[in-house]
Amino acid sequence: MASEQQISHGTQYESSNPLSQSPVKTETLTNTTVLNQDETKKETTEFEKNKKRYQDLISTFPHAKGWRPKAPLIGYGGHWIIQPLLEGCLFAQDFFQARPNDFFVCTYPKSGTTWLKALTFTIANRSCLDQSSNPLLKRNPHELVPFIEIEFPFFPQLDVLKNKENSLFSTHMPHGLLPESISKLGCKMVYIWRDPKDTFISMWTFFQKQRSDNGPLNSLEESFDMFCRGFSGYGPYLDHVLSYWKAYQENPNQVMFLKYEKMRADPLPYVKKLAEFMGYGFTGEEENEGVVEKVVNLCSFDMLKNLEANKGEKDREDIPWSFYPNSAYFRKGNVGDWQNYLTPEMAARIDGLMEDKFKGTGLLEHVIYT
Ligand SMILES: Nc1ncnc2c1ncn2[C@@H]1O[C@H](COP(=O)(O)OS(=O)(=O)O)[C@@H](OP(=O)(O)O)[C@H]1O
Repeated sequence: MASEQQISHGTQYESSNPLSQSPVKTETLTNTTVLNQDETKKETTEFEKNKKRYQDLISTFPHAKGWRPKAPLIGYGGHWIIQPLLEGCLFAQDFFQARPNDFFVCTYPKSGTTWLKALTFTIANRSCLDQSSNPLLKRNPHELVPFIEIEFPFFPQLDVLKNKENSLFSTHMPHGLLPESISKLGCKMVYIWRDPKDTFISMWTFFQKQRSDNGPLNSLEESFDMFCRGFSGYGPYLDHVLSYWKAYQENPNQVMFLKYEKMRADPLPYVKKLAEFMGYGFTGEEENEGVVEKVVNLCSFDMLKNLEANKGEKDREDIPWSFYPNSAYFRKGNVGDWQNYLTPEMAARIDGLMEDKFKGTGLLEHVIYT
């Protein structure tokens, strides 16, 4: 059942499927519906204790130069992750307890996370599709589908994760680092990947908008070289993609695997398939009434980018202090924007790496949903 707070904000949910009860972040959620003040204090202390434990552990892991001088990349489980997010990953591995009906949006950063969050949330909550109270019209999609690897300064996010009514989550963790309960319980997940050239450009330009105390961002050339050598947040990127591709091949009923460029060219069949996969298939009647098109349009880049909630310097409301304005999550949404930044030699380098890495995996010929 939706909490009173959600109802008081005019949000309606379908009640037949647990995913439809994803929480809507409200001003009051930071006060938490889940914990009273004493409990919150206890949790915060526990949280701080773990933070120290993780920091001690992380100091023993390999460190490499990052994209900013004061943000080294730290090696863990075959991937490179920056300190606050790695602390969040360790925390999630220790404490995140999935339930069988939980659904996960899994991505490498800058490859379609925001779009998939909007789509999964809208599919699961489409009873309020046409209403002005629709949460997607008021909130950044990141506020509606919480990351499980919360960053330690952002304690209020913990409340969102603890909200028993929520079953929609997201993560940037590679498949091999996911909290054990997710695979053990056979939770479903959707993964999207994107041309590494556009992913890189999207990431580098995103970091340019970051409010950071970690020193100046590396040049495009140096960052690109590092990205190609696997040194990027949650990198190597190609290994990240492969981790979910393998999981998909081993268990296609558990993992849905999408490609940004294909969805961008023709989102409709993918959105239909995604809804079916989530257990929210569109009925014939809904299809006749154009509901699929409505979902696609509501979650489209142009629609989301132009919403007041996602414009200008406005910050996300689910975290007390944000590194990015909401508008940073909606840059161009184009396929092939890399051509405005990378030389043909740079493009050939990363294309070659991708072909070598993915050769024989079937990934490059990956299924089209029609
Ligand atoms: N609705 C929708 N449809 C299509 N594309 C979209 C949408 N929303 C965001 N974007 C584009 O996705 C890029 C950001 O990637 P992520 O959402 O994965 O970023 S993040 O990891 O959540 O920070 C980033 O791509 P670039 O424009 O190339 O930088 C966004 O513009």
